[in-house]
Amino acid sequence: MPLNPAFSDIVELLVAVPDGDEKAVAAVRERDAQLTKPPGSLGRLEELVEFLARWQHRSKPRLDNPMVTIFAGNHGVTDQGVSSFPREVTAQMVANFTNGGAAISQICALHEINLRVFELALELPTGDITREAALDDQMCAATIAYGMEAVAGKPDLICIGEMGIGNTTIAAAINAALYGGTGADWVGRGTGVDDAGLKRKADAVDRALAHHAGELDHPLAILARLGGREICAMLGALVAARHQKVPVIVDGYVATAAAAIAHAVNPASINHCLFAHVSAESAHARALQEMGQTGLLDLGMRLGEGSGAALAAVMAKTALHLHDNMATFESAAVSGKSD
Ligand SMILES: O=C(O)c1ccc[n+]([C@@H]2O[C@H](COP(=O)([O-])O)[C@@H](O)[C@H]2O)c1
Ligand SMILES: Cc1cc2nc[nH]c2cc1C
Repeated sequence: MPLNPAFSDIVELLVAVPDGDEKAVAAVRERDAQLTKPPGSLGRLEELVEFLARWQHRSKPRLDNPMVTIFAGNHGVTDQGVSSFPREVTAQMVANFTNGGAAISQICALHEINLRVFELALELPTGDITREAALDDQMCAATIAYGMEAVAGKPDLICIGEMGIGNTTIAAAINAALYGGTGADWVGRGTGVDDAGLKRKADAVDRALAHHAGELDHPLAILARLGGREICAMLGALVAARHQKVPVIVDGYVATAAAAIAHAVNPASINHCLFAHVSAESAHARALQEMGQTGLLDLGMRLGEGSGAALAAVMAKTALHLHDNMATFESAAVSGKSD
């Protein structure tokens, strides 16, 4: 099927992505070489500073305004008994995020990271993907455009997270459509379903793939048929960030599915994304592998709500603080490498 023209703008934005700033990276490397440590000894912390420089296009990267965004949506597929929590928890947790009681609220408060929550028509769950499209193409495109607003506050780093009861089934369906395999290959326990729940999830994905067979021939068609509002909005935020010179940290299994849509349109479109962690959701490692990515952290977390991404941002803040504030061999009168 030809791609709906509603998607022309987003395809263009994903294809015409700006390159990173290698001059800025070279400047960071030059300073790093002068710091009082053996070369390379800060491992991926050194890469984090280069990542910020490359995608902020700044030889002196900043983290004055890091931001965690949580996109929240509800899913018709919860009618299939795919989650261990009821759908109303999505709205209840949104209130908890803003009232300061959620894990992400406390991570952000402790580490001085801004938190913004985007509620996406929670009273209007998407269509149940086992029997209808999640969203029509227009609504999918409009929600992608809405997600682009997330970078309007000019963050210098954006962490992309989500909340949505049922959405690990949605992420599994997207992965199965993009990469092949059956539901069983891509589902995990999400919020903690038992074996029967896991089987219902795998069946729901298989039925969704069968129902929409023949209509899954473009990543954005997959997003509309099998996705969700928060996945669309995360895709919009991710691509807008690239064009606004904002590096992105992607949270867990569900947020990775939004990046997978971008990657399937143009692999280079996610070069400005760092994958925060390997979630305990069982198929996350494979989803990362499909894109040639690895997670920065591996803490056995499976919370979502941007929590893994926020902790990766804490690592980035630490890395930049060291880069900016460590002494040089010269200033501290420490002898340099002798061989
Ligand atoms: O992103 C992850 O790695 C992840 C893994 C397991 C659960 N979650 C969160 O749990 C919710 C979805 O789980 P479920 O069981 O309702 O599909 C949703 O709010 C996600 O943020 C998130
Ligand atoms: C309580 C709860 C908190 C969450 N945060 C992200 N997803 C979640 C799912 C549940 C059920």
